[in-house]
Amino acid sequence: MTIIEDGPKTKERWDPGVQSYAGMGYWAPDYEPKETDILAVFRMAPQDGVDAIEAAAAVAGESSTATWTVVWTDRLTANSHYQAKAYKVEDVPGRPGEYFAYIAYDIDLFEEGSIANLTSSIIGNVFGFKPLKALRLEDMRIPVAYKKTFQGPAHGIVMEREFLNKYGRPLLGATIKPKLGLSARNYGRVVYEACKGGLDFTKDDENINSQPFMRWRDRFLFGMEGVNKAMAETGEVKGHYFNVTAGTMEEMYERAQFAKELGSVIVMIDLTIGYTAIQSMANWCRANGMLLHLHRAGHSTYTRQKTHGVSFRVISQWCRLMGVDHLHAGTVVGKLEGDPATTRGFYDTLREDKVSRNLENGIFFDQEWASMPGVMPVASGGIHAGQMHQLLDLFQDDVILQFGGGTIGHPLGISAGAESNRVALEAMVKARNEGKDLLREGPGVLRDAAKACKPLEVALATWGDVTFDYTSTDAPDFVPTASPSA
Ligand SMILES: O=C(COP(=O)(O)O)[C@H](O)[C@H](O)COP(=O)(O)O
Ligand SMILES: [Mg+2]
Repeated sequence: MTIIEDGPKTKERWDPGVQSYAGMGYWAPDYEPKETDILAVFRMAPQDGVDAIEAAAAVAGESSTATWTVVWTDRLTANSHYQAKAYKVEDVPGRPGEYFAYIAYDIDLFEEGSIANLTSSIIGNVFGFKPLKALRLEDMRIPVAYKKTFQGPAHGIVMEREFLNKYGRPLLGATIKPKLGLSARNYGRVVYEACKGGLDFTKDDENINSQPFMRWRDRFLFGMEGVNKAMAETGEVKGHYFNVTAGTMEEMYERAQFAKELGSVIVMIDLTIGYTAIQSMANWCRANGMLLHLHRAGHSTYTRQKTHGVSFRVISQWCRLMGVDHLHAGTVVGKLEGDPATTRGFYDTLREDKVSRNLENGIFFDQEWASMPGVMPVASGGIHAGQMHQLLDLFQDDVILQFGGGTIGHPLGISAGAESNRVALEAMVKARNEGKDLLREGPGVLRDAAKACKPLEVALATWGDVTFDYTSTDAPDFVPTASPSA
């Protein structure tokens, strides 16, 4: 990989007028990042004729202290301390005209415990900068010193299992379908059937809030009735993620409070509510002993295209800091975008305490989480019982597998759909624990389990051949062998 070393130098730093960003000090190839620096790597596509180093310096400048011309007030500050420093620019392998720019930001540039503040700098203005055709925030290294200013997950993976008293297997859930239009009583029936049939959770869909066909209070009442009946019949802890997403914080707090009063163990929010609202809800959940599920509604508008936007790797880091307990992170095999290597990078970011630089999975930096609890990733979107061996092989135990259509569309009914998923999962966990090769022997394990379980037999006959094989959009641009620049 080419490392580009020289940038344009024009005039003296303090000459008035327009100066190159590199010349203003935002390009610092000799800079050694400090342990406390916040590091970012951006993929840049500069306009034709724009030098890659000047572009990197401009991104560093405009995401920290700079404006388009020299300002004398810089001299009233510890200017070089507050300047972000672009310290390395590399070609993107196999993508002519694209470059990775590495930038270091001093920790003093950021308010403690505020993703709103962090993002207003790092992605505040630069994505509309005219000299760039496109820009993508690929990854960040958030130092422990800054991580420690965040609450982190309201409870996290370990506490969730302790609340539920469920161990040694993925959790199972389902999104209630159809997404919109059910009345509250019918909705509660679906919750009951799915939980009774063997799921641990059901959930509201991202766009179920409080519409005229079903107001939130009615949904919560009938939904919780379904949960309670299923718990009484099965003797297991069950839940329904009540989506408290609303137009104001006051409304969200009111809805969450009501869910708690009804005995729910969990509430849900959508990513669309914004970072500050997510942090507030995470604080509320920790104070009130409630789990917090986050649906990443809207993320693909800016995470999917590799040339422009923010990678979901970075959103995953921010969500862990903000303090959610669950986050949708992709299925690989289901209906929505999910490159295997890229998705593995998301799961590692959410679950692991130490994540090593791994360019093949899109991880550009070593990450240290300093024992901050893990976020339970949620695999959801077009998955079914026939993929159980692949899902367990991909994600192991600490994951929630959510089958919406794959439960509620079962020809023998919702409860049978839930049963087919639970039986498929338990058969697969047993096979894994006995040392079977899931990918090779998994289909046979499912077929054997189906001999004693009619719902699973029907599920496999209905969906067993359904696959979503399309080319990944968001795949890392690194060949499987390690990059020489590592
Ligand atoms: O409603 C569903 C899935 O329904 P079904 O199980 O019927 O396909 C969720 O909104 C998607 O999982 C979101 O995608 P992601 O999890 O990738 O954010
Ligand atoms: Mg949905």
